[in-house]
Amino acid sequence: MLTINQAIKLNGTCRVPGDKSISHRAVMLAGISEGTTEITGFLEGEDCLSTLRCFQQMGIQVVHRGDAMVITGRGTEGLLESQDILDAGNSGTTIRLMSGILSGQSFLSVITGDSSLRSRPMDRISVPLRQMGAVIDGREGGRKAPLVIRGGGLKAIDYAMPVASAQVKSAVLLAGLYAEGVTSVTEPRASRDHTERMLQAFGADVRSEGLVRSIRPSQLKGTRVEVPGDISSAAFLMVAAACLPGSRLTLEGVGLNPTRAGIITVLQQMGASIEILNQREAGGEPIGDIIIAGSTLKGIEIGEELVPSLIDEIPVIAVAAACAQGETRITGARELRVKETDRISAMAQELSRVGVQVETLEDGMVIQGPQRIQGGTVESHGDHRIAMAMAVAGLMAESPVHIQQPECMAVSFPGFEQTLKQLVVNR
Ligand SMILES: O=C(O)C1=C[C@@H](OP(=O)(O)O)[C@@H](O)[C@H](O)C1
Ligand SMILES: C=C(OP(=O)(O)O)C(=O)O
Repeated sequence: MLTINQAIKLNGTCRVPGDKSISHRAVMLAGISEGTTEITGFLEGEDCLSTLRCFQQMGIQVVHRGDAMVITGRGTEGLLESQDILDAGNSGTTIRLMSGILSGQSFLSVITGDSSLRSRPMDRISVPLRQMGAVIDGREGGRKAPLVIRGGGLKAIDYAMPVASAQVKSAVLLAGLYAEGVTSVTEPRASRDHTERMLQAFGADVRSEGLVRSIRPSQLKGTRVEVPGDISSAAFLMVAAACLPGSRLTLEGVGLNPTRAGIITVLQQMGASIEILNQREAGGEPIGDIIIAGSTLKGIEIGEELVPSLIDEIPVIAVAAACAQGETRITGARELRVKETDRISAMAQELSRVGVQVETLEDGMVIQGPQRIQGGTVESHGDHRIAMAMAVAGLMAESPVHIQQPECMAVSFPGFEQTLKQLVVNR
């Protein structure tokens, strides 16, 4: 159980852990490239460690040299058949992106995960990967993990994605590395583009035009990857600082990729004061320092155009909405229902336990603010984003908020509790 007490404000400077999406991709591309890749800033969170273990099971060598993790790749064709089931743990990114790579391998793979992951939809990747020629089976005819994949002999497809999902786009592009011809994917809206940027850095022939991404079979060459701070982790601290007048927080070296940075736009529209300093590029990704000060926020509308750029931040945005003056309406976010938990109903349920009323919509939620946040005991549902969003609610609550099953925070933000302790000024 984690207890969070009311805070007066957040003050100080810190670095959030490495970006989860980029850390996964760095291990995967390093594993299938020629030569060595040096990764700095790798997120040692549970999800990325699942990816690392899966690749080690397929013969990838990993050593630590100073601050860096050095991976010796086996080339696109060199992975070894795993002797046992691959375990993606709690990580959708691991199972979906790896399925793309495994579809290119002529050996058999079985990949599964924890009970949350086994309940999430996998047909979104098994459908296009089968069209490319992979043989995929699994529970409910391949709609749920465990998945059984026998890959090899792929051919290119042009795939129009039914949902804006970077995981689906990435799975198809990674399989495209192994497919005869030019594989292309078209998204309904732009999702995060870390895969495209990193494939390019590893030397792949990948192109973007509007919402279409295409790739040809390519050999990858190991490189250096500097992983920026994760803006999705920064978001918890940003919301806490934005809601507590008198706060002043500096977050150094955070990834600012426009396909991920919707939280900055939203907090600015809500009236938060945000400054970005030291903007630069690291490993093909824009990064910078975020300085955020507390103020009185106001409610806003968040629609489907912005949602892909802040999908994982919506639980904590709901907390900001409860503190803001007026109505916040979030729509076009049906995808929240198929994350680690159904994040629309989980947030409504847990916020109601601390006295905050949320109207749920099929594809979002409506929150009238400001509402008093009372203390109480809440459940994480085993979902890291719910646990940390409720911790932020605790900072604004009149009496302590106790969070049950807080260990899941280590999925994306190891050290979250210590980071809060370092920044929070209590009464
Ligand atoms: O590609 C990625 O690294 C991710 C994509 C998003 O999922 P979807 O692709 O399902 O939208 C996001 O929610 C997840 O946390 C990470
Ligand atoms: C949805 C998330 O991750 P994944 O899909 O990789 O489990 C997340 O980190 O919020």
